[in-house]
Amino acid sequence: MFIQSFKVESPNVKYTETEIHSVYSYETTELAHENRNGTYQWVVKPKTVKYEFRTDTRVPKLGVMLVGWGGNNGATLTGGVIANREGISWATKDKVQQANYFGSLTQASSIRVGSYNGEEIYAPFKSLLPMVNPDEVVFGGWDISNMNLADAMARAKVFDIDLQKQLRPYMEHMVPLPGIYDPDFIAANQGTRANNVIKGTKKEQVQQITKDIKEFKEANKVDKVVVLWTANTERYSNVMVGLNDTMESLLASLDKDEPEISPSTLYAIACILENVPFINGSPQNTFVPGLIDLAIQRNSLIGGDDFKSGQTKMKSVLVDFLVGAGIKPTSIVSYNHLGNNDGMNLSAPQTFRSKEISKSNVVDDMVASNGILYEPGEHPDHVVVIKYVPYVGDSKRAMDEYTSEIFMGGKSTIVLHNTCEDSLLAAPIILDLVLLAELSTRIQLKADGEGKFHSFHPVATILSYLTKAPLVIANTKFFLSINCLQKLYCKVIGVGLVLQVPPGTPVVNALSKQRAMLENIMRACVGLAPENNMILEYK
Ligand SMILES: NC(=O)c1ccc[n+]([C@@H]2O[C@H](COP(=O)([O-])OP(=O)(O)OC[C@H]3O[C@@H](n4cnc5c(N)ncnc54)[C@H](O)[C@@H]3O)[C@@H](O)[C@H]2O)c1
Ligand SMILES: O=P([O-])([O-])O[C@@H]1[C@@H](O)[C@H](O)[C@@H](O)[C@H](O)[C@@H]1O
Repeated sequence: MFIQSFKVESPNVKYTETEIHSVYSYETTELAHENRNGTYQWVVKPKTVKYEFRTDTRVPKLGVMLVGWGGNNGATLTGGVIANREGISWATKDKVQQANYFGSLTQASSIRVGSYNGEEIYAPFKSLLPMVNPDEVVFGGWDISNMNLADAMARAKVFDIDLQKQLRPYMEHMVPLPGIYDPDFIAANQGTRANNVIKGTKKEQVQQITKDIKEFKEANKVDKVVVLWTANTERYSNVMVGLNDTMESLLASLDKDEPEISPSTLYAIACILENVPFINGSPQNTFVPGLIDLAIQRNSLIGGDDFKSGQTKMKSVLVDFLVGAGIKPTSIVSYNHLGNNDGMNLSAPQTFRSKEISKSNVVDDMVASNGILYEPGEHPDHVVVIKYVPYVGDSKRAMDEYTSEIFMGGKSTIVLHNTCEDSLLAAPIILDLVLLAELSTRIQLKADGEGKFHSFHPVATILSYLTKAPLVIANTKFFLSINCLQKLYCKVIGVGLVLQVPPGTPVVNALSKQRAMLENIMRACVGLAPENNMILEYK
């Protein structure tokens, strides 16, 4: 059975006019490697930590500013939200299609609430906590191309013509603000689009972005703004001591107009200084250590990297299934071709490299979880290929081959073919990222022994379900994300940078674990136990 909403009745949950307050027992385990009678043993100790959560239930009027607003994803998301808000339906060759939010975890997925008379009861994921209604989001943003959103929608060739015709009046007046353009960071083939750029030094560009955010907020009377990067994939920025390894060095480099500071990092600096959440939907290392340092110092939410939308999402499910079943993937070949502007930008080696890394690291946690199948340091062969084929446009073709070792020396090869409009996969994911980022800023928590309530850590690992390369932080003392270190490792930076990074937040890519983490944190906020699927009552 499916219900639309529910209220939790528990001595541990209190609803007031403006907040939900819950008291939650976090059940975890602590391990120790102890010398017992001369031999070392692993000792596992169940541990209970009492938490309190406070969720502000005053849902704001939200403004979303997209960097790369005029791109395929930006135009598709903007049009999709308008179509849902206006209840637009349109004729296709098969039927009359209604607008929907399929592909959005928050808007189109469900959670199990419990059982009733032997029947499983489910409710919308978004019923767990008060969230912004996407229909009411105000969009804006920047693009280095001055094309209005209606023409950008037509250029993207994603929506059916009848839908485009109905959307045009709503979108033709939407024109992106000039963006920060630096040809050194994206493919040269993007130069012809760049007719809408902010001039001046990097610091002046940051100041302009800050001014744009303030003016957008004022003009649209929004309570909050979230900024999300859906612009072209950049090459990696070099991470260098004295350039961008600390907050101080990054800001000093900004003052010196250092050329190695990327546009995406400049937008992020402006957002952090304005305490506006910034999310990176692309694979480049926008979040250099100095930027993470700045975000932590300012307690300003950052999250990323690279939307997990299709081929990689499938990979993080399939490899999780195989390894979890005791089957050993030994080679993974992921090929895809596409013909949109993203594909054209990725046809340059330096920008492709960014994407290759984010698409390749996604199996690391699953492989490392099984010491029966893999020796320490052993990995499947893993190849990522992306080709630009203009004719197919946004309709990405992904072909994967997974070869695994099975029982008694047997081999299994799984081949997948996946064709889909890349932007129709990414747009709902962008929506989830901005809605969940906004929600997480309304949650405060306090563990037993902590003096006062505080927000989640500014590096928003809660968003990891939606990203290929979840940004994590190793330790509040070391402002270097493990993710960034992985990328550094993958990229010979030619600088003798030895970083001692203590154990910290794990990088989890297995999709089921990422979704469970998000759902269970939200369940904790209303005092519900984690979904453990045990249903002991029926055993
Ligand atoms: N399924 C997906 O579509 C998917 C999945 C994962 C990641 N991504 C990433 O999302 C991003 C956008 O994808 P897309 O298909 O919309 O690409 P797109 O090329 O259609 O759109 C990118 C837009 O960004 C603009 N732009 C480039 N640099 C800019 C800057 N510095 N400031 C402002 N605007 C700038 C471009 O003019 C363009 O309009 C890409 O980086 C892509 O790798 C997409
Ligand atoms: O999310 P996913 O389908 O694994 O990966 C996709 C790539 O296959 C595609 O080539 C690229 O253009 C998209 O930006 C996206 O990154």
